[in-house]
Amino acid sequence: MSDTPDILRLDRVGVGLRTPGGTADLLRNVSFSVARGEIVALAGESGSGKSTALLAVLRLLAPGAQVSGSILVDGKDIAPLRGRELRAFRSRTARMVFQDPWRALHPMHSIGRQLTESARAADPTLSKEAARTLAGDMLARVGIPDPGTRLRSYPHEVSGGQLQRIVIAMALVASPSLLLCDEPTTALDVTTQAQILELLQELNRDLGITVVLATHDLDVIADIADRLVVMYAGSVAEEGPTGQVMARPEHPYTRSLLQAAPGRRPGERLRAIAGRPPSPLEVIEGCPFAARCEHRTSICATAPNTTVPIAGEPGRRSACVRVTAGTAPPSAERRSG
Ligand SMILES: Nc1ncnc2c1ncn2[C@@H]1O[C@H](COP(=O)(O)OP(=O)(O)OP(=O)(O)O)[C@@H](O)[C@H]1O
Repeated sequence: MSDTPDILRLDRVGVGLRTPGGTADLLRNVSFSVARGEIVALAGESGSGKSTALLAVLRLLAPGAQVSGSILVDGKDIAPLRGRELRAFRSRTARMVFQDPWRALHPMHSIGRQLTESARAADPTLSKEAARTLAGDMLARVGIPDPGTRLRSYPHEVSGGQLQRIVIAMALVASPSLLLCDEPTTALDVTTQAQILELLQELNRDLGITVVLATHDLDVIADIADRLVVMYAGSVAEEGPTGQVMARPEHPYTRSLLQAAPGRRPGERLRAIAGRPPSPLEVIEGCPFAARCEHRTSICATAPNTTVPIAGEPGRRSACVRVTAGTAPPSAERRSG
């Protein structure tokens, strides 16, 4: 993918929020990039910073959030965007699909109106008729039967799975370069979850749309994500091609996460990770996972909290200083440890 320009690049991004208890570090030194046309999954436990990373890309963080580092979308720094430019960026370039489709749609407005408005916000030169035609086409594209009738429906008349398809169509009418999905299937039943993931994969393949997907469920993304970015305590623990990371995790946290995932490794006993992740209010020195890591050594206390390439593993990076310093045994041996 090195010849494909990155559509998204986060470089040492920090997000701090002043709270009554002190400054909460929601993201700490987060760097990763997404190439055009990829499906990249952000995976990690609840509270690891996945949603914050997506919200930071759309500049939708809570008021007062302090963002450091840089976020480039299509090579452009999004920090200076204001007013009309920011609205255009959010309506055209990068669109978000949230967990709960009911909250994404206005209950009192017809589906047709909401899709048409979304299309015209992205392209104000579109006539109402053209926008409605586009809306119908997109409903058909995301697998909604009888789109003409659906355009006249209201959200409460539609099932959760259909509604999430409609929310995806609402993003697609804008022809965005980047689709950010925050746990898009968590609120849905298992069969519908699989269908929505299949749809995202189809849209990626057929329309070339880049998808960044946040999930705490590794089973969800195993089959569809090209690359995996594993997050822990607001930081990136490791990243790489999904199959490789899942088969040969190079960070002890990823290994624990995989061992804790039900059904991922048949026959392997389910092991909860001992301890709790640090709170965003904690000042972290060295590796954020060290306190829970059964392999920690003295170097972990001063490890820089950043991923570096893993020697001999193209496209893979790890923040584990034992891996990157070459003092850890190969991953196959560590897996049995
Ligand atoms: N507005 C806020 N004020 C204070 N803390 C916040 C705020 N938003 C998020 N946090 C904290 O920031 C951390 C990261 O949250 P975030 O929602 O990004 O994680 P996540 O990995 O997406 O988790 P989940 O899957 O539960 O959404 C959590 O500890 C959360 O409690």
